[in-house]
Amino acid sequence: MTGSHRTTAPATAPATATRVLVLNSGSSSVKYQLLDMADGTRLASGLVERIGEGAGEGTARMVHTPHAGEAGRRERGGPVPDHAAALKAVAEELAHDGLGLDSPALAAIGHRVVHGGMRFSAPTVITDEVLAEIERLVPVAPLHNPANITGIRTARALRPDLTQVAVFDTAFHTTMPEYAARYAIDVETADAHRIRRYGFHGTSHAFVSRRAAELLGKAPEEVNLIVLHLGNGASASAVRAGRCVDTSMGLTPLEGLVMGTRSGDVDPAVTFHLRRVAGMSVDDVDVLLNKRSGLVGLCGDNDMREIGRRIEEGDERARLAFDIYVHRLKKYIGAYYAVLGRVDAVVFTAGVGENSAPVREAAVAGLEELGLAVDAGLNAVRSDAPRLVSPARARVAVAVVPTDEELEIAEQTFALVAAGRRGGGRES
Ligand SMILES: Nc1ncnc2c1ncn2[C@@H]1O[C@H](COP(=O)(O)OP(=O)(O)O)[C@@H](O)[C@H]1O
Ligand SMILES: CC(=O)OP(=O)(O)O
Ligand SMILES: [Mg+2]
Repeated sequence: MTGSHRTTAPATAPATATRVLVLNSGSSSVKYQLLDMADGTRLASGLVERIGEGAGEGTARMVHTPHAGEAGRRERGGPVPDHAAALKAVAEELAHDGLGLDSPALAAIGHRVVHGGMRFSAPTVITDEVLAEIERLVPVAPLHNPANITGIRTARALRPDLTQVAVFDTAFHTTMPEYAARYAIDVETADAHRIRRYGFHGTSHAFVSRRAAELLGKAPEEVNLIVLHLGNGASASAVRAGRCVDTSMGLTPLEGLVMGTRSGDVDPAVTFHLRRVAGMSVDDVDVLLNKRSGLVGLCGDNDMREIGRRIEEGDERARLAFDIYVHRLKKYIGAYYAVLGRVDAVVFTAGVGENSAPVREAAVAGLEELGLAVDAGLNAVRSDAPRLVSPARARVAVAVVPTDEELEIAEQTFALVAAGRRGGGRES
């Protein structure tokens, strides 16, 4: 948007360098992929999870998959106290296969950054000044931006000469009209503190929107979509002709849908009430709503697989948690149907959206009048491919489209590097 950040990368790697390492640092995990953008091959991928848990007791787990595939998969356990240690482990695993960070074939490192505030609406080369801005946004993404920053700092220390690019979760949502982005609170107060709805998971919403259009055999500009990203964090977006016009997350990734550990929408007065009546501090309420709510707060489990098992055993709390989750989802489908006026497809993605047939079925149950339904047989099929699960000739398609935030980040990162090589290294 505004600001003086570079919009293309300086040419720091040789023109033959075509590899991009993507780091997606979450609150307690790092997902990574090394891709060769010359032909789109994935050279390695992996995950370090439970970072910082039970430090010293070795509860963290790392799974690294070299390009040889599942057969070459390596796992290691042991303590991983923080994100810096996690990234060092990633660098070691890559080096083991001759794909170390010192490789001249590496063109750039792309980082998922969750909050980009008002300023960043496009992938951005990370300078000291850009990093300072990402740090300034920590209070509005306390679970996410600190991990992203550690990822950036560690990667920069390992390869100071290499272009590092930030790809923001908020970027795709910067097209929201003002009436969708602005809260109905005092304008001066809101503006002074940059309080507005930013939206998150945008990299996924953007990637999935394009893939869904492809699945429908149309250009992104020709379709209106409701995209439901249902992972640990979860968000819905209304996408008109390839552009986001509304999304369920707001100032922070707390608003909207019921999530694994986050409440999503609640009356903000819950906070005042807990403060006044239960004597809880603001930080206590923050922890309550972000970490002890959602599915885990309702039934003790945040994994939809476990909740499904418990429901089959007749567990009432698990059943109620599922029903609350689905009720909220259905309300957002209805709301975004109204926002868009005409909907071509409702698209499910991320861990729950891609894998939970019961959630998809329940979310559209009873919406036949809106042209929405799933075909039980198609919905039950397990597959990694984008697919339709609605009945043939349905007025509105229901689709499952696997997301790949890392691939999208790699593509956006490499596009910036390639533009820099073409001599476009302009400052905006
Ligand atoms: N086979 C499955 N059936 C139902 N839910 C699943 C399945 N696999 C994963 N999930 C759900 O997906 C969640 C993780 O989603 P994911 O998109 O990987 O999360 P994140 O990227 O936010 O960590 C799990 O917590 C679980 O609830
Ligand atoms: C923004 C957000 O909620 O991300 P995640 O789903 O990775 O927690
Ligand atoms: Mg995710």
